[in-house]
Amino acid sequence: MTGKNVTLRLLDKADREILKLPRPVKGAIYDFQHKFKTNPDSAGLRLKQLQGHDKLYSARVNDEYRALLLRLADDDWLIVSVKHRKDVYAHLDRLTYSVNRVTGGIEYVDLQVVQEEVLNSPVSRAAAPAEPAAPAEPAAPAEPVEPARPAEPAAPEPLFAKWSEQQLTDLGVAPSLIPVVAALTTEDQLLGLVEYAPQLTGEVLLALYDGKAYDDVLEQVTAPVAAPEPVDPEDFRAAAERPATIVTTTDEALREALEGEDFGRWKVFLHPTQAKLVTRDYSGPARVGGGPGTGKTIVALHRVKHLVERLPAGRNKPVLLTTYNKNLAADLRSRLLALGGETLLSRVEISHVDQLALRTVREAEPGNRKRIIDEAQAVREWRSLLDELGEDRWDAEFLNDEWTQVILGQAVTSRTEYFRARRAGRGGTVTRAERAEIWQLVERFTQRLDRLGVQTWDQIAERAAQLEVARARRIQALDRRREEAGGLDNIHVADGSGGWLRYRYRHIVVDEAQDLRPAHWKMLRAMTAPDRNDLFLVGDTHQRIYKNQVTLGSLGINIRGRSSKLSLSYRTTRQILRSALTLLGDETYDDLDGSSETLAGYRSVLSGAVPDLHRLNDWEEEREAIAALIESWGQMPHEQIAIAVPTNLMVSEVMKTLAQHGIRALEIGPDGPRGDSGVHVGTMFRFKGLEYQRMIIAGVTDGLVPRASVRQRRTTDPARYRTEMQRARSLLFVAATRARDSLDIFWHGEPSPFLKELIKVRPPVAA
Ligand SMILES: Nc1ncnc2c1ncn2[C@@H]1O[C@H](COP(=O)(O)OP(=O)(O)OP(=O)(O)O)[C@@H](O)[C@H]1O
Repeated sequence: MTGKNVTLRLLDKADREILKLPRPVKGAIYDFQHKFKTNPDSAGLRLKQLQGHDKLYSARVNDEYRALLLRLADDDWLIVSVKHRKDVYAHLDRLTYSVNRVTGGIEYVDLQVVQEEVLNSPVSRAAAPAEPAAPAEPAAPAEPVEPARPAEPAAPEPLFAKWSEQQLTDLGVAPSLIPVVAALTTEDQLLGLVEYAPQLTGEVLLALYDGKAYDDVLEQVTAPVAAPEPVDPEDFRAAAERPATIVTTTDEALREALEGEDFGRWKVFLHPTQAKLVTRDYSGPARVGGGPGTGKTIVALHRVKHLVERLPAGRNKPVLLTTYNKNLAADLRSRLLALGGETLLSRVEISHVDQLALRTVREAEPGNRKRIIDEAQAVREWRSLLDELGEDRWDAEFLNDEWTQVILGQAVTSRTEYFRARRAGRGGTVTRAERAEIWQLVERFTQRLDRLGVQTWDQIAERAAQLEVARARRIQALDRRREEAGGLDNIHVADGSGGWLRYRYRHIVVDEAQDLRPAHWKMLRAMTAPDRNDLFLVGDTHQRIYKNQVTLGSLGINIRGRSSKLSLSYRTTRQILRSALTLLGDETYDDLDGSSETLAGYRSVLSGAVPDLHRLNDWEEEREAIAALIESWGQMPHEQIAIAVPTNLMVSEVMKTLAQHGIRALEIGPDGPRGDSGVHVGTMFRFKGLEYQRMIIAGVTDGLVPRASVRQRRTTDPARYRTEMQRARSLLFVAATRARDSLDIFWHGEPSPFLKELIKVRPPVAA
């Protein structure tokens, strides 16, 4: 019998349980869900209500396994667990499900499993926090225990005794777990519980355990996932639709979830805060911030999918997905393919911003075949010019920055405009007479580039922005004429008004937004009509490693009121995250729009070892120690290991040492890793957007991180010193937050000043 319109969803966490089952059982589950959707009442499925539960049912997967399902409505079912037959009926009274009153999401808890796996777990560590010396110290939740008589050690103090049942419930802890929470006395037990508990319960407990104040947890962890409307705890159907019920429904997703090992959970199970951002209808440009690994790229990809699903049918590509460089664009393409296949890709243009700019310029100026030079080459040209002129009052890098950031950055086209131009963020005052001199030098410089037949990426971006802005103006003028003429038909296309002219894209999604140049923003703004859901930007200013600080509002991109933040890291452990945060020091960071932004609430529910610090005597010893460390890791796939160093020369030297030890290595070039297998080695700049199981950062020595030239500016150019120090910190922060499971930091001689706080709490392991 077919034709029934049955919805079958899978609750997250049930999928984790399923992943652990033997392969044939997974196959059986796939067949089961297919049969179930065709007809839940077919005899073979033996669907029956469980005793004592009005919504919980069991159905037969195979001889041994049973699926437990919640009936949300007549033909709407949710798989909450797949268990061995004998484990289902023995403890019926221990299966609990409810609608969380805070989030409005459905939560399922098997108290029997929790009891066995959590409270009876071996207690290997005492109730004390794992890292007694760490900076964001896990607050001992309870008052210090009275010293007990030596013969009779005091019973371990419960971890959460400090908070009342009501307080925990208000934070969103699942009520059925409150007695279990009250009994937790060790970190191992807590981590065990987090594994089985509903998402919010786990996040709340870890945040409290890590020493966060109650009100901060309420504001940073609970409030972002609280249901906006009053929750009816009996309405499971409504609950299933809320983002707090993390489920999948589609056949394809279910199949992938069952296929196992390589299954990307990110494709299917979004965190409620992520899901909200993906599906929201924005009245204009929107921005998503958040620390490393919080899934900003994942949100950008899902957003693209969401936007494409709402497009009218067609063959064109009205959605642009763009990012900082070629390597990252290639990565976005492969992840988008994984998320939505060729059908999705066929509606999306994926290009990095410089490529877009170059295409725009070449389209308008087909004869322009100038060679493109990078920033380092441009600075060298400045130096040659200054040498030739015998000019020693100006510094080549300063002039290049002034040219790119003030003159090109603000599209300054005349000396008079330059006299009036704002130099925000540039530091130091430049007098009118000095501006006159700079202007003259800039003119000579651009003539020199013209003569050499070269152009810089900054020039291309600026030219592209001008062209696109002019194009947008023509479109707007045309729109006005259409309106005045009472419709398109009344316009004569042949009159040169360009009746064909359209905005290039309907929606633009930008990843790594913190590093785009002002000209890029002007170009992107002009490529899409100011409309609902026009621009969606994700990025983290703590990870800005280039000079391009912008105020989006001044570039015509108004994100006010449409800015949000993700704060749960899916990549790295709590231990690595905490250490990485110390690298940022007390710097302040912007929100891309002239105000400041912090990483408050940034957290992880993953746990692992604390990072190791290694102090060596010289660079050669450092390289040998790295090789030895990698050898000690045995047979793990080497592509999961990366080494980040400060300079290109150090990349080659590390590769050489690894080769001497018979360890294959490959360099990460501007277009990504060059080759297939081996340990990835690159300068810190190359690691933007990537992630590795084991991350090594080497050469974190004073004079290298930051470079000595930066520190020299302390007195000569304090404003520039500050911005360069901040970028150098961010670079180290980016490198450290690429790590999933382990982080090892090496240096020789004096450590980088950025390591100061970290060394205080974590003394180096080798000398
Ligand atoms: N909902 C999710 N479920 C499972 N995994 C997720 C989820 N969201 C993100 N991840 C995983 O977390 C990791 C980091 O995600 P992503 O690269 O999107 O973070 P990001 O915020 O863009 O990081 P960065 O700022 O460092 O570039 C990836 O491995 C991704 O697959």
